[in-house]
Amino acid sequence: MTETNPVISARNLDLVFQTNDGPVQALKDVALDIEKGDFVSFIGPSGCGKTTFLRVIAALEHPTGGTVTVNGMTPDEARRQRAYGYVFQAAGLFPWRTIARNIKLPLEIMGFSRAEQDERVERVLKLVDLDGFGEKYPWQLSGGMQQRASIARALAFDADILLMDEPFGALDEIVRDHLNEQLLALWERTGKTICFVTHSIPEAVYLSTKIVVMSPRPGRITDVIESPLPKERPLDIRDTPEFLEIAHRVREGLRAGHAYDD
Ligand SMILES: Nc1ncnc2c1ncn2[C@@H]1O[C@H](COP(=O)(O)OP(=O)(O)OP(=O)(O)O)[C@@H](O)[C@H]1O
Repeated sequence: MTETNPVISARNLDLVFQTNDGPVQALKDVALDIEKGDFVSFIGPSGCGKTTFLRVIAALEHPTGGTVTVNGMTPDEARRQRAYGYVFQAAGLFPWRTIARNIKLPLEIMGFSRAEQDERVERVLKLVDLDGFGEKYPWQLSGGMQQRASIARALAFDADILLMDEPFGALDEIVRDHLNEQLLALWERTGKTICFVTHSIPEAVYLSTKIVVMSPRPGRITDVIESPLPKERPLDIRDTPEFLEIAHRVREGLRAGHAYDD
């Protein structure tokens, strides 16, 4: 543990869903510290609680045991203060609104002035390399561009924390590689703390400063890997022995989690 105050801190976190088929332990005894500026990936098989953990941070679910703090506050307080932006797997843009007006929607609801809205839209479109596309409609953009627009929308509040739930899962590999590079560049430029859910080992290793390996039934953390890779990461870093070594450890962690089930 470091001496700084973690941006997100979970202790003894439990979450049990009561379902018609009985209780489901989505998270069990989860403990994790995420420091300012960390890029943390959550990886694990379906049902290991990755989305649930993100939703707990965002105060969209409430734990049945243990504690979580976000910027030193409860998740509910952090949510009221707009401490994070949330990016979902599907871009979720309204087809009848332009990209700019999609990004503005939450700003309108929050009561930002017109001028402030315009200024923010311009700034976040630049951040995701979509300047000039504000007046297009979602259907006029490729899947990758739509996903970047949804990232821009999540950045519009200028929150320090970005929660991303498999944002590139539905995209082909080439587009995904490109978005991974762009996301790293954005992370470096903005210094945000990013929590990123993925099923892809190379994506997790390429992006992260910290990789959290999870396993299901009950959903729990089985390994936390601090990446020794430098911040500067060209795509071909994926062929280096250092990269492959971390990927191997993640794979072993995932395998061990599976063995527990058998
Ligand atoms: N609202 C809910 N009610 C009941 N059970 C739920 C609910 N949300 C999640 N679960 C259960 O909790 C467990 C963890 O789900 P979660 O969606 O967090 O997993 P995940 O790791 O994100 O999976 P995936 O990779 O498929 O998205 C699963 O068994 C799931 O069925």
